Amino acid sequence: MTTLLGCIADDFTGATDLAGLLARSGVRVSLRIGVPTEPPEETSPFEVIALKSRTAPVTEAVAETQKALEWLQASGAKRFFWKYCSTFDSTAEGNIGPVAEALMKTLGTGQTIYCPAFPENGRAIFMGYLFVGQQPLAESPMKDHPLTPMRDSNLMRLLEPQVTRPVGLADRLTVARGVEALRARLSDLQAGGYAHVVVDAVADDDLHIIAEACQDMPLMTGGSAVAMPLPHLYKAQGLLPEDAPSTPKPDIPKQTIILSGSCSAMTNAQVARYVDTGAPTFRLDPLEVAKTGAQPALDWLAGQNLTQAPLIYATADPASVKAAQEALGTAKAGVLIEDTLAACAVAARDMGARRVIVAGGETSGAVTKALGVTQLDIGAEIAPGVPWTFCTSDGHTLALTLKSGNFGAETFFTDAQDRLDAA
Ligand SMILES: Nc1ncnc2c1ncn2[C@@H]1O[C@H](COP(=O)(O)OP(=O)(O)OP(=O)(O)O)[C@@H](O)[C@H]1O
Ligand SMILES: O=C(O)[C@@H](O)C(=O)CO
Repeated sequence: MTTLLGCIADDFTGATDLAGLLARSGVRVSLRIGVPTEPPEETSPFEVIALKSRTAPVTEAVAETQKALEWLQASGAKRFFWKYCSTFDSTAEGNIGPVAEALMKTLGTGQTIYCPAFPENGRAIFMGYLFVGQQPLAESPMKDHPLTPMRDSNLMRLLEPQVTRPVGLADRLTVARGVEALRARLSDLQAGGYAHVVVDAVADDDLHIIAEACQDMPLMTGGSAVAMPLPHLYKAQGLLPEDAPSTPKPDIPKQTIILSGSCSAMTNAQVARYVDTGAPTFRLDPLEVAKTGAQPALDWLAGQNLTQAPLIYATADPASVKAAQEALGTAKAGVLIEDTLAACAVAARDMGARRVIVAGGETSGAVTKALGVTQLDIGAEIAPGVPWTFCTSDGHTLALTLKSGNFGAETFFTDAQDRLDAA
């Protein structure tokens, strides 16, 4: 069917996060890995294109996003959503602002909103300040992010150097007064020349108000949560049939592989918890991998029973990561691990793994690429923002989940397995 909302995400785990929240409504959501090379044929009402543009040079990120926009326009979409991280991961150069401005220009629209709030995962915005749990963004672990350290919590100040036109705020007091009050505020700001408007939200009710007030904007931007009410709003407008079919769930054999390259605090806790279950696990040390390559991990994997869901992980505490980065260089350490986990994914699939659980955005990019995955259908949600997806790899149907570093409960790796069986 014609696409109603065309979404572009700046990383892979962010794309599955958005697709998962949209799919909560029961509508069919398709996720494409990169801009499809073929023109759209069979499309879903909600299409998400996953890019790997969060930390790419600005011109590259803008060019890729424009290509994605063209594909989504060709699939019939007239409204668009630009998805970035709920912790507003970006630098003074971009890419959140420059991409938004380029999309606005192409779409001929004079205003968009910025709302990375995701209350279920502890991201809230008040008076333009972003909080992660109870901490302001710049006091949260995001202050030490290796690529996009977030050293200011004020979203207007973060956005201003990234854009050419004025940045305004629609604060929580306005949002709490409802849809009409928010529309009036946006309209006043537009009359004053404010093209970019940060919108406060601390709870899901705020997101409903924001989505309703902004549903007809050609472009909305934000984290995944502000897009979540859109399918219901489109149904209410009669744009989407009440019974729009959701993705059928294929039967997937139990053979499982778990690959973790995320080093976030949450993934460290999740790996530790999984090691404690007694499941088979193999730790990758980048310094060893630099000497031996992927072979020891592949040899270990070859001896595993995949029904026991073995885990291969490079997840390590900040001091070990720093030591590896100092010895090898940050990029080289990252690529060595990503390549090794990607090789393990392919080997596991060839051994019969049909359930693949991946932790980390960059890691997910490397694994999906190696598996040759180009399209994902969205299934049941394991944790807020982390759905199971279904895809084809080398002629096999796989269940694949891509977990953002910070998402999921400590029991995520067992939760994921249980959820697929329960769905
Ligand atoms: N022990 C390690 N030492 C150095 N680098 C590592 C180590 N383990 C993993 N890495 C690299 O760290 C990076 C982790 O990034 P990734 O995006 O996968 O996780 P994340 O940042 O936690 O996830 P997200 O982007 O979803 O928040 C990858 O490039 C990975 O290869
Ligand atoms: O919004 C988030 O926090 C995630 O979807 C994400 O973008 C992780 O990289």
